[in-house]
Amino acid sequence: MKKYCEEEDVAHVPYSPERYSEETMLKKSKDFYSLMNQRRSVRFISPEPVPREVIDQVIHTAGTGPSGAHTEPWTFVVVSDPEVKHQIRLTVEEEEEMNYRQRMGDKWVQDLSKFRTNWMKEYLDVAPYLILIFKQTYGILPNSKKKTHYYNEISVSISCGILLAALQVKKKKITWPFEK
Ligand SMILES: NC(=O)C1=CN([C@@H]2O[C@H](COP(=O)(O)OP(=O)(O)OC[C@H]3O[C@@H](n4cnc5c(N)ncnc54)[C@H](OP(=O)(O)O)[C@@H]3O)[C@@H](O)[C@H]2O)C=CC1
Ligand SMILES: N[C@@H](Cc1ccc(O)c(Cl)c1)C(=O)O
Repeated sequence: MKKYCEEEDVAHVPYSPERYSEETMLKKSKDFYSLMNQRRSVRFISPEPVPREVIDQVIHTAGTGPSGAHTEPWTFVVVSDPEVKHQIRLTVEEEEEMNYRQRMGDKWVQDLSKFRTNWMKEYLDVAPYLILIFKQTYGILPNSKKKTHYYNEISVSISCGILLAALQVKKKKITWPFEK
């Protein structure tokens, strides 16, 4: 019986990570902390254009994340069309209004009151790009059978964290929060 192995003809590439002195490690870790400590969750987004290549590159970086059995169970979709962005905003706002009014409950809404968040997401029209992230709960093998994506939720979450880190290269805020 034929077994399906997507990478059976891939050549072995020896792993040879770069090594640093203790001094360099300390400097690099401080510099990285300093970069990451500048991250903020904001809801005012600049309409200033961002090169599409930068968006593609940060998504490549997100795709370096570890995943269950290296299944890479994520799909990143970049949206720039104003009409599509607006349709996404309307859909998200409809869901979020239901979240705030019915699903979240009084305590959660009360806990969020100091952040002054609500279901209105005008920044989804303003941001030059929206990055939609989809979790693939399973894949499809060439024989049409289902391929198990182990730990798909945590794999995608880790990838989102790496995406947020990669977005720190920007001059201005690109976009966070993600909308659920
Ligand atoms: N849409 C959604 O479903 C969700 C949205 N969110 C959004 O994400 C927000 C939380 O994200 P988070 O990134 O933790 O929040 P913040 O952007 O507030 O915090 C990020 C970092 O910035 C620091 N910081 C924040 N404000 C200041 C300030 N005035 N001076 C100095 N440092 C500051 C914090 O420091 P320190 O750690 O010292 O406080 C933290 O390290 C929520 O409020 C919500 O808006 C989160 C989850 C889900
Ligand atoms: N998703 C909603 C509600 C929300 C907002 C902020 C939060 O930190 C949390 Cl935990 C939830 C929204 O984005 O408005």
